[in-house]
Amino acid sequence: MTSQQTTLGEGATTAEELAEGQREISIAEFFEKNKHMLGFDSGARGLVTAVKEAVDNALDATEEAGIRPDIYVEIREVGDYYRLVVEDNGPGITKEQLPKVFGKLLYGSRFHKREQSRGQQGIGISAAVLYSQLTSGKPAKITSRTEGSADAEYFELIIDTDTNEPEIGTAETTSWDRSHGTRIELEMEANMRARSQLHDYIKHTAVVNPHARIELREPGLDEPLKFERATDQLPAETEEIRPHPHGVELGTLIKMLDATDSYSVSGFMQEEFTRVGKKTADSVVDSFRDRHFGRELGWPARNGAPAADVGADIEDALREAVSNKGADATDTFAERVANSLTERERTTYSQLVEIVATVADEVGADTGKTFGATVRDNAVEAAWAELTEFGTGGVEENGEEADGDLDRLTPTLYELVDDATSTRKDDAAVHGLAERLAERFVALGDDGSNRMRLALDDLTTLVHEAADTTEEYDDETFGDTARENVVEALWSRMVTVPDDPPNVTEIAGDRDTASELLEAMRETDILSPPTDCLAPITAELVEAGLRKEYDADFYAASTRDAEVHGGDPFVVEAGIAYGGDIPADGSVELLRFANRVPLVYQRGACATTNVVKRIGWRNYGLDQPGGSGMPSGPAVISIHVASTNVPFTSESKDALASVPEIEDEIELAIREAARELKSYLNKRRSMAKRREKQDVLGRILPQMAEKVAEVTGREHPDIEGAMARIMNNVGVDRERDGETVTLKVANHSDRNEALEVTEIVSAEPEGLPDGVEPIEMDGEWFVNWNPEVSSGETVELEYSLPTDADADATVDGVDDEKLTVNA
Ligand SMILES: Nc1ncnc2c1ncn2[C@@H]1O[C@H](COP(=O)(O)OP(=O)(O)OP(=O)(O)O)[C@@H](O)[C@H]1O
Repeated sequence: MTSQQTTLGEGATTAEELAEGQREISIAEFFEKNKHMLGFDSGARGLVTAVKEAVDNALDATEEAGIRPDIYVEIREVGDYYRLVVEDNGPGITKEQLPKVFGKLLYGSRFHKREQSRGQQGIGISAAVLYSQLTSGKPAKITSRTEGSADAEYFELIIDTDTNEPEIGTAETTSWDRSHGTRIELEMEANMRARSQLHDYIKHTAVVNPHARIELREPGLDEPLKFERATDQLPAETEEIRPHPHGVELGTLIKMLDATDSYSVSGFMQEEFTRVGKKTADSVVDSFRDRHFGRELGWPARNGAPAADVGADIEDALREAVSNKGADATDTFAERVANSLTERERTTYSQLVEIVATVADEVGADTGKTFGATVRDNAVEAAWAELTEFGTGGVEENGEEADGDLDRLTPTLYELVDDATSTRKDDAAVHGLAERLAERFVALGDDGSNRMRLALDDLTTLVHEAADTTEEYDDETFGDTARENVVEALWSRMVTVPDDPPNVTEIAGDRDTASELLEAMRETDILSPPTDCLAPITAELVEAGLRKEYDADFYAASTRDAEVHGGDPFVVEAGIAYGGDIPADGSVELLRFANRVPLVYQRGACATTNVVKRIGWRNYGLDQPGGSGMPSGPAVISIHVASTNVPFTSESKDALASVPEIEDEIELAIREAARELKSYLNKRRSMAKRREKQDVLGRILPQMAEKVAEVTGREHPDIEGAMARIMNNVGVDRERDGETVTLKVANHSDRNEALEVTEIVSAEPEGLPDGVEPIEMDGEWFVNWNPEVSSGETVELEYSLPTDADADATVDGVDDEKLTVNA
């Protein structure tokens, strides 16, 4: 012990003593202590959560089986406890699975699926069972009958919290009047303080599941609450999808690599992921190669020197490297390789290997000489040495003796650095940086393997070193942007190597390599995942759901296109109902849904609430005290997020986590519906103004006519039609001349109108034009015209009627406020 360490005081616990108290905690024990995490924090809330878990499961199960859901929920007081019964007409659960489904936490069919469903974790219903047994000490009683089986299975069970396994008390066969389905009965300590949340949950479930029939009986209700089906159409069937390459984490990737049957990365990518075909797999593999092997910098063959001179040197070097092939074959080979190289601007080592191989094959075929592996290797080494001029110093460049490799590389790099940095940089400093980069590249070959091969990280370090030194000596600064640009320019000039990438087993066995693959997957552009794994409600049904439950004056809804968050597709839908019976005081009501499940708790912590609050609602015609926060007024806003993986803030699935991609879409969906609200409210406002004006005119015009007659001593001027003209309305006036009736439809507005004019008359009308047939009903005749009246025009509708018959016209197709009917 060093002098710095203090001695353990008397009575202090030793590690050994601590060890005695350390033991594994079972998942059931953990949740027993942390009930709130699963939404069972109190008796009031526990009951709502248990209903929610059982009803969500019932809806999931029936939909999966293509059955229209018929769900019965009953809450009853029994002594000190409440008994909850939830029954569904789903496919039932097999005898083997049933105990685990209800008696084991984290057991379910949805956790591993990438498909939209209400359940995700395999914890909901077993948590309800756990809560019930902890508070009442009673087992869960479950009845289930699968389709086609003669009897139902009945189980009474609890969860053994030490082992997280079901402990079965009773297991027997029983009869049940439902032909298939599941019934769960739980007793628990509870109260009905959360009645309004319970009703909201059931009511809102009916809003977003118009295909379901739900009945709720509870002690406070004289009559059960019944929600009938609004449509027979089940939600669109969803398809399970494979993971998207942009959404997996390293651990998952390694697990997938271990489990796959594929050998190559390309096969693995195409087999195991969605949206990856051959082309995308190739891009991922290339990007993986760059990360795993680095890229190669190409070497300029000429750099201003006459091609013939350089070519001659390379040819000489190649002739020396090739032996025993005869002069002709050797010359042709050397000449063709040299030509290829001098024609190219730059050549990487791997490209040289490729060129030598191609030429060797061609010359071999032409001359009958075999250029084997050793010859090829020698040729590559000789040509590469000549090309890069190691140690040889001396190609003729513009007639001057060149100074070897550095001089060859520097001009190319200078050009590149000059392009990549700002024009204000001192030329000598740019040259200095190019030279230092060249030095470092050349130094890569000091170990004899100079292939100009470098990983992106190493390239970045190299650029920083060269830039630091240049700053020191040349009194010029190279900031972060300039450095990044240089790295970027060099990296994009460098070439992906053709080496075979490691296979799946090798990658799975090495974390760093797997991480390189993951990076490559994330960097590659890949189509968004398909959306047939999602079943949005659709704008039409969002609106229908609101209509069903809210008596409002106006409804609007929107469904956005699918987007992706963390590799999982999602769709956002929004709806707004306004006016009518919706209470006008206080904040608007916000309905939140995730995969068709209403969220009733933690509104303040939910991303949907945050987004609603950050919208400037005054722009859309709603009040918003202080200009931000929840808008107020007679409105209901509903938001639905559907995803293969809904990000919740906790396991109790009460609130959506704040994921920027999802929040953006929520905002766009709300704004789409809000724009419609705005134009409705604008129109309503202008109509109200119009009505006011017409009221005033209606009072003033007769008085004015009277005054005019009085002053001029003439007859009352005709004010009929004046109102319509002043208001730019459509005016309908009746004239009767003997038996002839004329309806004059005058359009004073600035747009063409298509109208529907209906006359109801007390005698049979005659002289109607062809195509206008009167319909008799109970001694009255209905005559219908559909005139189209252009702006500024008048149309006359004429027919005959006995003089003593009554007639009354109604006009549709134009807002009441824009219509003046004197008929
Ligand atoms: N009423 C039911 N009919 C048929 N199968 C059911 C029913 N209830 C539950 N299951 C099956 O039991 C599994 C476990 O249900 P549980 O509620 O524990 O989890 P979950 O619904 O998958 O996920 P979550 O924990 O997110 O609710 C489900 O995945 C489903 O396969």
